[in-house]
Amino acid sequence: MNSYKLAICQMKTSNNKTVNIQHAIEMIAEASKNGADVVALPEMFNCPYENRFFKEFAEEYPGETSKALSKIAFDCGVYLIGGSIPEFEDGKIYNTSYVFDKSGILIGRHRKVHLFDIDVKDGVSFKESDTLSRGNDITVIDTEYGKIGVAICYDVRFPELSRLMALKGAEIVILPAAFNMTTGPAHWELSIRMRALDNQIFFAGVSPARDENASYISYANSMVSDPWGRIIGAAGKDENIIYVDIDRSLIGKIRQQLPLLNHRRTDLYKVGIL
Ligand SMILES: O=C(O)CCC(=O)C(=O)O
Repeated sequence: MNSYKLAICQMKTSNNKTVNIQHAIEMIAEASKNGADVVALPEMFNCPYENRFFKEFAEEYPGETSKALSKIAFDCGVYLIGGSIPEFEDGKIYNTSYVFDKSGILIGRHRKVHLFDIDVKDGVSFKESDTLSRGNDITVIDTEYGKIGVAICYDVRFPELSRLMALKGAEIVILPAAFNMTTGPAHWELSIRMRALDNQIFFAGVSPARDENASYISYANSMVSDPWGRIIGAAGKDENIIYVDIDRSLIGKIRQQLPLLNHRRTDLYKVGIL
């Protein structure tokens, strides 16, 4: 398939896990009705983004949330990048994204590899490592629409990770995320467009809708960049679904004209394991 329709669900989250799951299911069903082939949810879509909730909302695989995601992927016949949820395993909690194919089979699982431990003067402070453990895998998943890389939020800030996904063949990176009102306006769009541009891939950031009453306010502004660094879909701050047509042939065309990956000086420097 040379092109496909990607739906980005910029959903509102609440303090009620069951309500959040049901709401995600409704948005996925709506996206599918509108022709989406691949649907993506935001980071921690079943849980408020706060350390004290991660433990309470965490679940093992398979659990309430992952079962519901698998079923709706099957019912709608879509690939589903299931945002992320707090996942419990062997006494640890991870920030985990499950990916299901059109039959509802789990085909990938990304555990956030860079934990968000920051303290910005007069701005945002957060320490995920108070509750979460980090994953150790680079996640690139085979689909009928080509390889899809998955990373989570703060992972976008580490260019080596996106580069490694691109070198492993990812044509798009989907990033469930929840930037905030300090770093969002400063760095969100810039990061998405740069990771797209420096790897000449599509890059999609998927955020929760903004809730001014939440203790951690999401910047929202889900958006998708094409491999030229152009924004081809943007959601603003409120709850909505945006749709973008991903024309995979654009990657080859741009890389032919501007062969950045071929021009790397791998005799001078190397990135990671490739
Ligand atoms: O990198 C940032 O500024 C935001 C990261 C974040 O909110 C997260 O990793 O959950």
